[in-house]
Amino acid sequence: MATLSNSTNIFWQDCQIGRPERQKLLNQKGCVVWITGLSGSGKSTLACSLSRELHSRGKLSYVLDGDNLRHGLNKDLGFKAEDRTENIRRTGEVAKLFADAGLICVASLISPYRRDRDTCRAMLPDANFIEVFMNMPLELCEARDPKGLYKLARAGKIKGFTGIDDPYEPPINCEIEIKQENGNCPTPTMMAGQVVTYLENKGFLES
Ligand SMILES: Nc1ncnc2c1ncn2[C@@H]1O[C@H](COP(=O)(O)OS(=O)(=O)O)[C@@H](OP(=O)(O)O)[C@H]1O
Ligand SMILES: Nc1ncnc2c1ncn2[C@@H]1O[C@H](COP(=O)(O)OP(=O)(O)O)[C@@H](O)[C@H]1O
Repeated sequence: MATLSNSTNIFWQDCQIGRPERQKLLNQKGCVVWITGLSGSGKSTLACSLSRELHSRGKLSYVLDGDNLRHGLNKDLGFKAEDRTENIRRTGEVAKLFADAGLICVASLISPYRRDRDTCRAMLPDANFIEVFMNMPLELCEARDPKGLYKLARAGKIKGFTGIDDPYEPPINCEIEIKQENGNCPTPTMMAGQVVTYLENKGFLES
């Protein structure tokens, strides 16, 4: 899959209304909240809970969910390493546009490779990429198995399933880690609260 530019003789077109004007209108700062973790770790649950909480505070967000993007923009991609890389690259580019629009873009994808997540981070000013690691044990994700995919993977009916026979590389320096406390997973509201507190403290919820 080609990721280098093949275009020549192209020029950047600027517009009078830019990111600062849009952010002022929305009274918030655009950013990307990138949620990574195993299947079943709670990425979509957090994304939806966070979007709901931001909405209730009058803040505009948009969720880019891996599963959903694979129904459209990324429907031509599978799960081999180069397809996952292209999946993350495209999503990173879209997330960057949403952040430039002034929105709080919440991307929830397994995004198993550290290098691919770092590529997305490098697309934005560093502070505007907030990596959230759903640090849930494989045993918990597998016990949840809401779609029955772990069961199929264990039975050898899905090949290359993340965490079973395909790698997941946990972040080294993420901004936020969501994990169990005393063997209990925080509720969706608590998980969203942890992210909202971060966004508030860093000034993203004002222009
Ligand atoms: N082989 C394999 N490995 C992992 N996941 C698989 C696979 N096949 C299908 N699925 C389903 O696809 C969802 C993950 O899509 P993503 O776009 O987030 O994956 S990735 O970031 O490109 O790795 C994932 O959704 P979540 O459970 O929400 O993570 C699965 O439902
Ligand atoms: N904080 C939580 N507490 C209890 N159950 C959760 C929590 N987060 C997610 N779940 C449940 O775990 C399952 C997987 O969550 P989901 O958000 O779909 O994960 P992912 O998007 O990472 O695959 C779902 O059935 C969901 O209801």
